[in-house]
Amino acid sequence: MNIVEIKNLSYKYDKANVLENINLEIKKDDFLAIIGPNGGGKSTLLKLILNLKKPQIGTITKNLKDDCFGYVPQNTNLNIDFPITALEVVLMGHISAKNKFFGYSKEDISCAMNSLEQVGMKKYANSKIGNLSGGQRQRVFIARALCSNPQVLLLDEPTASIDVKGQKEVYELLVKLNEQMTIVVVSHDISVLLNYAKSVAHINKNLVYHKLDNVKNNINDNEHLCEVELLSALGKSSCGCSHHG
Ligand SMILES: Nc1ncnc2c1ncn2[C@@H]1O[C@H](COP(=O)(O)OP(=O)(O)OP(=O)(O)O)[C@@H](O)[C@H]1O
Repeated sequence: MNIVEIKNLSYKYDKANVLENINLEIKKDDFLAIIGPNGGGKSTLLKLILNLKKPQIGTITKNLKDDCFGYVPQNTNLNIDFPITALEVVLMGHISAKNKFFGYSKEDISCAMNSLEQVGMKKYANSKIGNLSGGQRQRVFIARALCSNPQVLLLDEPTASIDVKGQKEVYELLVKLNEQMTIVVVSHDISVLLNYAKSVAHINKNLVYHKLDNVKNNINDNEHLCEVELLSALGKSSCGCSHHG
């Protein structure tokens, strides 16, 4: 089943298209990595999928309601010096309409604790968010997105500025969550993604989609690939992006 079907989508902020004639089907249970150079249009595509922006040309058809999509944004805009606990951060994603003006219900709290448990952070529920490592903090933000029981989880650069160990933990968590939900992740960590994603969409104004099974078979586990090498392994020789070494 296709969860999202994007047809002939183009989008511009000013004069030039940042996305041009995009076609993409996101299948249920996929773990899709969206990669590409800075300014290539990755975040814009995510926002279009999430209805935060409207397509100007083309269509996006979703076969699930909007509240089935969970979102972990790139910049959480949370001041980590603010004395708020992990549990409180998760609860911020979980204000039930009924109790909006009267704090959180017991159900909200127990649901938030379940989300923290899902990401392996239950024992840190009462820790101040500023005292957690980058990877732990990101797992708390993922827990916040899990509060609404999403069937699809979209994450924008979830491992930016996290150390290697923390990145691995976040990706391993996403693989676990992928047993229950579809994962769409925007990332620059190409070689890391190869170990976790099932498919990849490379965006640089245009989009090229690849399933990763064939590629993985041709690459050693320890081989480090930059973007150009990966795209070459995927069978796409010219990509117009720079080699970062
Ligand atoms: N609100 C906006 N107004 C005008 N231009 C914008 C706006 N948001 C993004 N852009 C431009 O659109 C292009 C695509 O931006 P987008 O953030 O989607 O790229 P990206 O691939 O996510 O980049 P990065 O990897 O740096 O996060 C960029 O040239 C960016 O400067």
